[in-house]
Amino acid sequence: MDKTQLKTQKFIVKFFPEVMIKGTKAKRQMINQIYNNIKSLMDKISEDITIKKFFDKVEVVCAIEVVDEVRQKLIQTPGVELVLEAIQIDNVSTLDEIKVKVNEFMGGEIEGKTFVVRAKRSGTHEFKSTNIEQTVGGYMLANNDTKGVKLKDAEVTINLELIEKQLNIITYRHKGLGGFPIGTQGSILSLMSGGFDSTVASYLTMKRGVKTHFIFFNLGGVAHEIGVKQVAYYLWNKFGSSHRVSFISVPFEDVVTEIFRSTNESYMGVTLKRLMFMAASKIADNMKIDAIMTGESIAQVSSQTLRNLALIDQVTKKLVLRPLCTMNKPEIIDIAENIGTRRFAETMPEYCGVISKNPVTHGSFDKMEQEAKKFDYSVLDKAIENSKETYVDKMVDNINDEVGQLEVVNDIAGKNYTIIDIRQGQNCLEIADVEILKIPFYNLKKEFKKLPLEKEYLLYCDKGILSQLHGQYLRDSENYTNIKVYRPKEK
Ligand SMILES: Nc1ncnc2c1ncn2[C@@H]1O[C@H](COP(=O)(O)OP(=O)(O)OP(=O)(O)O)[C@@H](O)[C@H]1O
Repeated sequence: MDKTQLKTQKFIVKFFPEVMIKGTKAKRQMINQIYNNIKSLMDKISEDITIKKFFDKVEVVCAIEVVDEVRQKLIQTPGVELVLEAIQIDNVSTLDEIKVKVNEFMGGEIEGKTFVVRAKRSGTHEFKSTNIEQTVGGYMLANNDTKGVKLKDAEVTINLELIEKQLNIITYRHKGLGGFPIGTQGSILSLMSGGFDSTVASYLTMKRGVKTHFIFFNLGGVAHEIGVKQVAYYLWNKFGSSHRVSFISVPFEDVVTEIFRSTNESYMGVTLKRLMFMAASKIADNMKIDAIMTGESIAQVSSQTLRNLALIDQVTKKLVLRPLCTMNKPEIIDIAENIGTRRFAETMPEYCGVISKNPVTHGSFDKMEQEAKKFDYSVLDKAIENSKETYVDKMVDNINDEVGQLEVVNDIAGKNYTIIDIRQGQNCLEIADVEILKIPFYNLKKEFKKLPLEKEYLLYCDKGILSQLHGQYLRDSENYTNIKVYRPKEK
């Protein structure tokens, strides 16, 4: 048998080193949490996936059909350092059995190549790890047409783990996300404007094990809200979907109007942030959350000087985290690129600019106090009262209530639709006799304009959620009426 004939795949999940150096109690709690998180994520993929917990790893075994999805989820789970793919062989006790089994599965991999065997062993055996390496190496060399054994820089490394009588042949190693499991570090409320900074900041707290809820202040524009919801959903789905989190939307148009009425122009930007902080703190209180977070970074814009950040922090007793405070923009953009949020950020509509004309860079505490007195806080109270909380996993249903859902088409037989596959970086969907265009979501706004208006378009993505959001965005910002969502019935 070779490995292409296997019907199941085993993954060995190793924990982040900082988890492993904790005291016994904290370590046990974290490992339980990683296990629970993985279980909840795997259950969503298939109920037939088995998960076993050990003191230093979790093992996951899944059917080959879902292997790509499982691998991807494990790599993106906070707290996971390494994901190994392994072939498990039970009841091997002699070197002869090991060498034959390893050769059976891995012989094909070393044809025409240099190779080396590396082994680790735990349990009671009559031989050492080096005996495994030498015996297996010698046997494979004699039985395959290779370029020989090379101890350093071999083209193929065959990694073996023998645990008592269980042999694992490690076929792939993937670097995990690291960090701590979500659920071990409490919750935070992330002020989310959808640009590079707040999305990267949110990713960093998720990765550090903090349950990250989102709050968005709508300064005017359905398109901005939909854009922020898209990226919040993307982040949650990718890195945090083991836990349910909220998205809170606060209507801030009237607050902005009141700022224009009451506040000196140079203090408008700082005032807006202070009002966002006041609202976020109050909402965090209701949610029993101790900390709020922004994507601010020292000196990036005028409201982000140390003095102005200090003026902003005056209005809250909450712990304020600014994970990006000392990062440079290129570093932030690199992270956004790696986690896939760059394209969202680049297409996010900007609204904040409207109130940052001639901003003060070193505001005065006294002057700020005077300015703050002129504001009518009943407007802020009203905005908080009218805020809407939605679970991120239920968000699409809720956007639908507010702005009207695009029709979802399950069956295209006999219809003349053009499908647009909006997924990024995947092969284009293929259906016989149907016109299918590949336009990644970040190019959609630009490219959709160029398409013939008389046709009917169906947007397609993995779960029907991003296509619903993007379709609504096009409809509401550009007034298109010829867009629906394609969601084929699951087989
Ligand atoms: N409309 C908003 N809703 C929620 N939070 C906001 C909003 N506008 C700004 N913030 C928060 O304030 C921070 C600083 O905002 P600012 O507009 O000064 O910078 P930015 O570079 O546009 O931020 P980003 O890249 O995150 O969009 C943001 O990172 C975000 O945390």
